[in-house]
Amino acid sequence: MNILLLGYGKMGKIIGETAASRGHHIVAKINIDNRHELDVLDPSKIDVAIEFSQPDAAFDNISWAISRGIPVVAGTTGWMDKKPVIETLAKNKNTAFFYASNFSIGVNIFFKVNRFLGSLMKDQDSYHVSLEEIHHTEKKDAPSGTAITLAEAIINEIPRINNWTLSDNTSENEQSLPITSKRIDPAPGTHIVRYRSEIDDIEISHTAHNRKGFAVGAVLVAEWIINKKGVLSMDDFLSF
Ligand SMILES: NC(=O)C1=CN([C@@H]2O[C@H](COP(=O)(O)OP(=O)(O)OC[C@H]3O[C@@H](n4cnc5c(N)ncnc54)[C@H](O)[C@@H]3O)[C@@H](O)[C@H]2O)C=CC1
Ligand SMILES: O=C(O)C1=N[C@H](C(=O)O)C[C@H](O)C1
Repeated sequence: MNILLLGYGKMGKIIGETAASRGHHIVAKINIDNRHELDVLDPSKIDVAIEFSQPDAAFDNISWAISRGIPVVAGTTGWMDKKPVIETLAKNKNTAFFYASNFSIGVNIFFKVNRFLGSLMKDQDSYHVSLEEIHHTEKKDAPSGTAITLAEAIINEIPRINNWTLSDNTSENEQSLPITSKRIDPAPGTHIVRYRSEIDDIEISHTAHNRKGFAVGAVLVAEWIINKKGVLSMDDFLSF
């Protein structure tokens, strides 16, 4: 498979290594300083683009590929306000667009556990729910995309919670789910969901020890997406 890497930082590098170890060819490694190399690429020779750059670059990178009919696997977080435009473009161009806030299998299992726990806590009004995420200091966005996915599932399951807020104050508003973002090196990604009451606490957490899980997930999705069309997500890819 011929893969274009849009963004060649921490994630782009490990995705490139993972893809090469699975026999794929990297057509180009695009970063902020060599973006002009896109001008000389032949889109017909690219099977899939994998986009892990930064929030203010993701939209342009993904648009570039989708408008040329190249399927895109997107992992950059922090640009979700523009995602509907990309989804429409992918449908109009009859190509595939796949976004996940987190490609690791472990986190996707954690997402299911979070949803199930939320369903159990639906009527347990004495518990106050909060989220904490910890990442390295180079991270540009807060809260993390993974924390937002966790929060959206909790909001969906628990009627007394209406929205989430980025806040250190875990008890300010019963209707709002507070998300605390901590930046501590070298944390690759830790997420904690807490339910607290006067009587007891319930906590679930996921800790990434390195970035391999994200990279393997992204490459497996890139292999799977070939010949697929439309807007796809981890729910389409995973069998659990
Ligand atoms: N969905 C997931 O599973 C995961 C998502 N991420 C997300 O992926 C993104 C990248 O993460 P890292 O690699 O750790 O960041 P990084 O800061 O190490 O690398 C980002 C790279 O993007 C490049 N870049 C900036 N502007 C660009 C442009 N216009 N075109 C092309 N490249 C450009 C930079 O030169 C840099 O090398 C972040 O948004 C992060 O939150 C990170 C890990 C897992
Ligand atoms: O920036 C990161 O590093 C990560 N970003 C993703 C997110 O925002 O959830 C996924 C993972 O937690 C690592």
